[in-house]
Amino acid sequence: MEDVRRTTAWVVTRASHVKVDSSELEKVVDNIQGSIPKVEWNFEGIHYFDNGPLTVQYLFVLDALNFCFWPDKDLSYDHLALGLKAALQNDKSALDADRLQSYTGPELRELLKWPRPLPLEEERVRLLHEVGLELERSFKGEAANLVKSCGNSAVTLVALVARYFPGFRDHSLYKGHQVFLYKRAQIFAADLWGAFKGQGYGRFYDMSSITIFADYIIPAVLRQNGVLKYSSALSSSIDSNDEIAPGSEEEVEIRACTIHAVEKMRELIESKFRKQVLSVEMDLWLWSCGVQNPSLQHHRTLSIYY
Ligand SMILES: Nc1nc2c(c(CN[C@H]3C=C[C@H](O)[C@@H]3O)cn2[C@@H]2O[C@H](COP(=O)(O)O)[C@@H](O)[C@H]2O)c(=O)[nH]1
Repeated sequence: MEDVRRTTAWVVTRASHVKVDSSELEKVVDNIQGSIPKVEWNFEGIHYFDNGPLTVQYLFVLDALNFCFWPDKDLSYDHLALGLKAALQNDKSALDADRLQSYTGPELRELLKWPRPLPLEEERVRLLHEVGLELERSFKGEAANLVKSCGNSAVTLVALVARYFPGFRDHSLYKGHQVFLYKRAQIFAADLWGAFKGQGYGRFYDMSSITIFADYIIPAVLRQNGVLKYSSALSSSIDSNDEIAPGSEEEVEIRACTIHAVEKMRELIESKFRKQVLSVEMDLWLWSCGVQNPSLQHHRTLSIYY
């Protein structure tokens, strides 16, 4: 994930709408004395788990659709995780590669028991088809085979996912440069690691290479605790729920500064408190704080990436 670190750091040096406040960042690290509060993966108890390949299929489909819930104020990630879980419990073949290729929008809604069109529903259906088709063509229909082929490297897994599945190629152009963020591909590796507790399909020797997942919750948490500072124009846009265009300088700066700020926090914890932390652990902590605070104002971008 060197590309993610390098290119987001480059954005930070040129950013004009978002700044990382180093002294606030240091305060946050001091407040917790360098110890990240431990949050259990699946603390909400919403994910399917059977310790086998079907769990891998579930997590891959979940992360293929893990984006853009906010346009429907009643919808959240939990509905997706729970809906896919119930669908699998009801019918073990619901997420088979051939089935994934044939879902329509109304069928997906029915599967998730969601009473109205999902945000970006056509894209969700297209991505499901893409996942089903490519799993069938290259991995004998099973996401578990994709994971087996990464040689216990999370970095290789992210690279494979991005290579085979175009919908996971989360990147942007910023001032003419390509910036890599890879939120859903990285979260897939993290979800395997969390669900299988670092064993079996979740055993990776390089989890420390994964960065935080730049979604719309983590930036809101970092803004609230003062680590991210937004320009007054951007602040008022976000506070008045204006949409921020995907690929705009503002949007790329928000996501890149989020990744960079957490990398800096991690480095500070290591240098000041001599503790090793994973970005994934930082992510779980910050994300759980964010979703438990529904009054947090987050940026709104229509995107398939997060
Ligand atoms: N950075 C980061 N972003 C995450 C997740 C997760 C869920 N991960 C599961 C894995 C283990 C835990 O136990 C979680 O259950 C979802 N998201 C993002 O949040 C947003 C949804 O927000 P709301 O509309 O309020 O539901 C949306 O962009 C979604 O993509 C995460 O872990 N990290």
